[in-house]
Amino acid sequence: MAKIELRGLAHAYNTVDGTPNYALHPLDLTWEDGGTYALLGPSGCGKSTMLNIVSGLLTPSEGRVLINGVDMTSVGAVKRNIAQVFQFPVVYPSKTVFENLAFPLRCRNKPKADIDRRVNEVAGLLNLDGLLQKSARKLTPDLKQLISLGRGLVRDDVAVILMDEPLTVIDPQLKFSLRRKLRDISARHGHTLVYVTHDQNEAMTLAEQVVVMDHGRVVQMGSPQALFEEPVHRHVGYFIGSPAMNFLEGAVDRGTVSVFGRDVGTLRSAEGRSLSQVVVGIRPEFVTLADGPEAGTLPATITDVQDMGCFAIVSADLGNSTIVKLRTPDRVPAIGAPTYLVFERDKVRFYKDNWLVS
Ligand SMILES: Nc1ncnc2c1ncn2[C@@H]1O[C@H](COP(=O)(O)OP(=O)(O)OP(=O)(O)O)[C@@H](O)[C@H]1O
Repeated sequence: MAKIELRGLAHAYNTVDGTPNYALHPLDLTWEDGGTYALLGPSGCGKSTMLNIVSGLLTPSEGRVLINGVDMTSVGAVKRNIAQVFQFPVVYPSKTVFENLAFPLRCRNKPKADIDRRVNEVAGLLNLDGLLQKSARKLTPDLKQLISLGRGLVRDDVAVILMDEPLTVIDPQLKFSLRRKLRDISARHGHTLVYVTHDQNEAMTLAEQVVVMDHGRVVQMGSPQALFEEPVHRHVGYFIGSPAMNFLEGAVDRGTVSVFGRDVGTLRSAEGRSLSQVVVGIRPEFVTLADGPEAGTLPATITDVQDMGCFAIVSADLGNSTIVKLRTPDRVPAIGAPTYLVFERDKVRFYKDNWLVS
């Protein structure tokens, strides 16, 4: 297994007036040996470009890829000792399921006993054990994709396993259990796993560290908890969490932050600072409803209630159509009713030019 380092890495497929038109802006990242990482971001943000550079399918226009400290930037895909699983199934239709799974091991002349052991192990993990002698041609697309996954997992001597949205064609029920299995398998075998997805749930349940990307830039790499509690950029607050983080205009006077003239929090650093305009960020989970106009509450009007069964997502208008969303397990007043909002003070975050100030 391997540690992957991306140093000054960038890629432009073309130039505009002689300037690189970056699909991936210059970045530095380290993926530790045995870690599970998700690359998360909307379509076109550069996830596949980064993955294909790591696998060697694409040569970066700038920077270096180090695998276990060795510069592999100009080494081709075959020699990088990497397994890659793509979005859609890649199987050999004329071979059986067993032969498909065995293929990466046969190519490396592994002993028959090792091949039998590993194929049976991986087939068991992916519930393919009853199908090993079936022809791959006859299987449904999601079973074919399980074979692709199995081929990615069958070698235990790969440096890293790269997966590019591999569960897209898989049935939602099975998807749920497969995420867990992928995590368990990679943990058990100590694989370094890098997983591309645009689905925050997939990223958060599968990876120890999530790399959040936007417009070709890495905006934050962190644990699911860190991304939830300390989004360093507004994009992370918006992209992680459901509903997304609330962002409101505010002002800072000597370290105290106000929204609509009400004190809602204190800057954790740079005490005493005054900023005429900041953006206040608060997760819906950290907003509650109060009965009356106590200190630190914000008057609002309820504009929408979505009953989710064991909790409700409530929208409340602070005035001028400034909507705050909150999640609450409690009974909610009717739409149109006046209410008061309380922000959990130590969960309030402040942003300037989209980046976290405190
Ligand atoms: N071969 C190419 N030539 C020119 N531009 C490309 C090429 N491949 C990708 N791009 C552009 O580079 C940017 C990043 O694309 P990339 O496929 O890496 O994003 P992504 O996050 O993986 O998107 P998706 O989730 O849709 O696959 C996009 O603007 C895309 O149009």
